[in-house]
Amino acid sequence: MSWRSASSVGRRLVASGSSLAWRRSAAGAAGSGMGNGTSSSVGKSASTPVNQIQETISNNCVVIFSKTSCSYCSMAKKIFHDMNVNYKAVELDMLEYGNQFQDALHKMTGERTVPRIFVNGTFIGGAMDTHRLHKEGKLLPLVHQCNLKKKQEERS
Ligand SMILES: N[C@@H](CCC(=O)N[C@@H](CS)C(=O)NCC(=O)O)C(=O)O
Ligand code: FES
Repeated sequence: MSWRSASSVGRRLVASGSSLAWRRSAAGAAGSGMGNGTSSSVGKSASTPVNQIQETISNNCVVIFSKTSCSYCSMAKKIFHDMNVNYKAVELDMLEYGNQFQDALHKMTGERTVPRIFVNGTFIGGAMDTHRLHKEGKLLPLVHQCNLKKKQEERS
């Protein structure tokens, strides 16, 4: 595969206005060099993993459930990075309850693998699916649709 390593990937961060019980970790972000560093769950949220995932995907146009060590995840991030699209990366290997989140993702998407990628609140697949959508020219329209929706919401 021609995709490069994560070092150049996803330096732009999405807004951190999420109400998740996940703390942003500066060390995580710097260490991984991959988009948002999300670290341990503080475990204070009464919300279930499924609910927290749902909240995250409705608050962010692009969410990549990822692991810092995973090259497939880096590939997926690079697609969005190269399109100049902000994404939120949730690094499951940095979360105390990452396994539970992976179980929840399994329930929601039918697979437990990473990456699990959501655009505009909808599951679009893993790295290969995302790559395919991009090649077919279908990925950016999905993102634009979401950005437009967000802008309209802000105005109302
Ligand atoms: N075809 C899938 C491959 C996904 C996959 O095999 N992911 C591996 C890591 S590369 C995985 O999640 N393994 C189990 C785990 O890490 O929990 C895609 O394009 O995303
Ligand atoms: S590429 Fe090996 S863990 Fe994803």
